[in-house]
Amino acid sequence: MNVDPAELKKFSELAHRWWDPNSEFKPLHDINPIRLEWIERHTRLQGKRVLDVGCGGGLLSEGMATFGAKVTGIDLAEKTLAVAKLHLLESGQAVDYQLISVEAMALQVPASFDVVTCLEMLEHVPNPASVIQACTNLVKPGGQVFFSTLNRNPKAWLFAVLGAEYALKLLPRGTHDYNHFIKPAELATYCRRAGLTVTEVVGLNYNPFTRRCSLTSDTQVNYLLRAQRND
Ligand SMILES: C[S@@+](CC[C@H](N)C(=O)[O-])C[C@H]1O[C@@H](n2cnc3c(N)ncnc32)[C@H](O)[C@@H]1O
Repeated sequence: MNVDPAELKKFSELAHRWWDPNSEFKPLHDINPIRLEWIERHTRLQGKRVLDVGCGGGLLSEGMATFGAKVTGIDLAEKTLAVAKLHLLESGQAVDYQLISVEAMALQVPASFDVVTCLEMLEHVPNPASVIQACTNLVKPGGQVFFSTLNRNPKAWLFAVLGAEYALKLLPRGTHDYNHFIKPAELATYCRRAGLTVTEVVGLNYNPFTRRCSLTSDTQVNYLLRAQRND
């Protein structure tokens, strides 16, 4: 299976802290509104069938549900999914959470979603191209797929590894493996090979001191990519 057990263990051990906005998941809480708005702007989520791949504790899944989407969230970290399900009791939102790999789901229910999101997940799997292919197979022809990940260059290493994990201690050490970071051109190539047309690549600027973030043309550290499945 396309999974790194050490990665799942890492996320499972921290699962109980997922919804604490001042925990190791603070950066995800801080960037969630802007990425959610970006997805909403390009899809109009109301009534759409959406799959959130590597959904974790459900920050994005629940956010999309508040916009009226019918969301399915999948992840392979069991404890994380348990936290996601538990949080629904508190929020009153409805999300269908499932413990299944994206590749297995693509075999079961191909071409069934209007929108597929896969944010901050590709850099945690051994074979990102396989995830991208499965996401493509799961979205309907003409539907949109959204990815986000970390670029691979010295600046990204400085900010995402040295800065975030060692200097600021925003994230636990070992959260990110630099070798798994993906250059935008590589991600675009994976997308094209899978049968997607890339429609936008945009940078995400995050200031951990002010906790502010914005979309930017600078894709050197965090970036988002939007693509449409070819008919
Ligand atoms: C950094 S978190 C991102 C969570 C969520 N997508 C977000 O952006 O708020 C990465 C997530 O990917 C999940 N993950 C890692 N490898 C996976 C795999 N092979 N299949 C499904 N999920 C995986 C982890 O369990 C974790 O929940």
